[in-house]
Amino acid sequence: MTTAGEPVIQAQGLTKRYGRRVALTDCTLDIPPGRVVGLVGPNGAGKTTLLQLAVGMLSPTEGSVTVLGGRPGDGPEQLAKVGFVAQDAPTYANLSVKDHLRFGARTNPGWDQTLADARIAELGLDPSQKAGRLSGGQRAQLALTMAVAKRPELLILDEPVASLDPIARREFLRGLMAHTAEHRSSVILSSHLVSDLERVCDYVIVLTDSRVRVAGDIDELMGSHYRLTGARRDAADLPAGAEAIEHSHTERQSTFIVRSLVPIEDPSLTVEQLTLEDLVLAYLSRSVAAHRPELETAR
Ligand SMILES: Nc1ncnc2c1ncn2[C@@H]1O[C@H](COP(=O)(O)OP(=O)(O)OP(=O)(O)O)[C@@H](O)[C@H]1O
Repeated sequence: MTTAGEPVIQAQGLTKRYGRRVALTDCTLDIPPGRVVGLVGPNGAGKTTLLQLAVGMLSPTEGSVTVLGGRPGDGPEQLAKVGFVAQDAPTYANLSVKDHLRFGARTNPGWDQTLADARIAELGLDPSQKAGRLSGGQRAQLALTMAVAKRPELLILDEPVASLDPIARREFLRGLMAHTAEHRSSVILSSHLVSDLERVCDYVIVLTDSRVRVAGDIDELMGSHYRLTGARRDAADLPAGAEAIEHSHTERQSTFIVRSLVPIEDPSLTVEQLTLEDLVLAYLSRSVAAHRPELETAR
C-alpha cells in the first residue's frame, strides 16, 4: 500500500536508558505513511518506551526519531498531528463524559465536536455519566473518542484493549478500523496478543528485550517467511539465502522457520506458508533462545 505523506516514524539508533537499565536499544525504523502498525512484544520489551518517545513524553538517550516528519512533542502543530491514548486509557473519574468532551474542545484547536458527539451517541454513552462510573470498555472508548476528535494524522494507542473482555475488544478494534478507514489516519497500537493485531494491522513490529527483532509490511513478511520440514539437518545446510529464525528437531526430522527473499525450491524440504502468529512467535522465541542457549526452541 502506498499513501502520500511523511513517514509515520523514522528512527535511527534510537536508544532510551534509565540509569543503567536499558528500555530501548538501537531502534531503527522507517514506517511508511497510511499504515496500521501493530507493536507486539512481551512485558517489559520496550513498547511503552517507544510510543512515549514517539509522542515526546520521553527524550532519547541516544539516536533520533521523527514522527510525521516532525520532532515528537515539538510545538502545537506537532501535538495536533498525533492523538495518544496511554496504557489503561486514563480518564478523569469525577468528570462526566460531556465534561471530557468540553475539555477536549478547549485544549485542541482542531477539535471536531460533531465527530465526538456522534461517536458518544453511537456508543450509547450517557453524556452526564461520570467517567469513574463507566465500565473499562466504555472508558477505553471515551479515551479513544478524545483522541480521534482531535482529528490527528496519527493515532498512537498503548495497549488499548488489554483490560477489555473479548466482545468489548472486538467492538473497540472494529470501531477503530471504521474510523481510520473513513479518516485515512495512520495508527500505531501495541499489544501482547498477536490475535488482536492480526485482524486490524497491515504492518508489524516485534520488540523483545528492548530491541526491534523484525518490522515490515505484513504482506511482505508473510511472503518472505516459510516453515521448512525435512530430514534432520543443521541450519548451515539450509538452501542459500534462507536465514533460520527458529528451529526444532526430532531424532529424524528438522523444522525451521526461515526468512528468505527468494522462493525455496529444494525437493528435500516441505515448504509451508506461516500465519502471522507463527511468524511473530518465531521471533519471540528466537530472543528467548538467545538468552538461554541451553534451551532448544521446541514448539
Ligand atoms: N521510569 C522508568 N524507570 C526505570 N525503568 C523503566 C522506566 N520505565 C520503563 N522502565 C524499564 O524499561 C523497560 C521497558 O519498559 P516498557 O514499559 O517500555 O515495556 P513494555 O513493553 O511497554 O511493557 P508492558 O507490556 O509490561 O507494558 C522495562 O525493563 C522497564 O522496567
